[in-house]
Amino acid sequence: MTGLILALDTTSPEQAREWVRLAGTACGAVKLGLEFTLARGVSEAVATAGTHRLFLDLKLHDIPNTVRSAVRALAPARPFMLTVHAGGGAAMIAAAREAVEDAFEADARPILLAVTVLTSLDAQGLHEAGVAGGPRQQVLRLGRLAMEHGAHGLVCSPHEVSPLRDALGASPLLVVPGIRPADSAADDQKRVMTPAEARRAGADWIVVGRPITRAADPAAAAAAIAEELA
Ligand SMILES: O=C(O)c1cc(=O)[nH]c(=O)n1[C@@H]1O[C@H](COP(=O)(O)O)[C@@H](O)[C@H]1O
Repeated sequence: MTGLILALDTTSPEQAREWVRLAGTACGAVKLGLEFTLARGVSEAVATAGTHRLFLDLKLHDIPNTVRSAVRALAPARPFMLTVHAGGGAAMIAAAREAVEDAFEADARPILLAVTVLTSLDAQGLHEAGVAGGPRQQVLRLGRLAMEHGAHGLVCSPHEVSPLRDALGASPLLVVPGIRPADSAADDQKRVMTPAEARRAGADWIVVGRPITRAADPAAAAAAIAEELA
């Protein structure tokens, strides 16, 4: 069963609430990220998610001590999911996990996700950033590192779901953005697949923003994606 996470990429609580009202019933969680929390703060993110589970996507990436403290600071928000960048390294990921274990109540611990290689990067983008080998090789390298050092799951593109399953088995929770329904126009996302393809590959969750929030009818767009996942 693959769930749908709705990405609420806006600075406006009113806009975010409207998207949740229109499309929320099709979604198992909503995601608020840097754009929203820098403009409005974490408390407003919690309020905006309302009764939906909150994926707080802050993609933390800093020295271990700073990330540990940042994760601790999020305890009052009780998010359902949290992100750190796997590229921050073993000690940083372990520090984030320690903070999840020691700062959150046992029944409120978030799922700690490590972002592997952003879905907006292709082989050329990685090469320009000094990474040898393509996205698949890098995702496998970072995915293994993150899972060995305390992540509960990984964020990856749909193209790496099967290779990750082959390498790491069923246990990592795989959360997959870079989702574009078949008739979508090209944009900043590079490593994409349709919702049905991501489901078939073995994604636990897909993350979808603009194909729903920018659709003429967000409710219908969300329902169509949920149907594809069913
Ligand atoms: O961590 C993420 O959620 C994330 C990782 C990644 O590699 N790619 C990616 O697109 N995302 C997020 O997933 C969402 C995708 O939104 P759309 O491209 O509008 O569907 C955005 O909120 C991104 O911040």
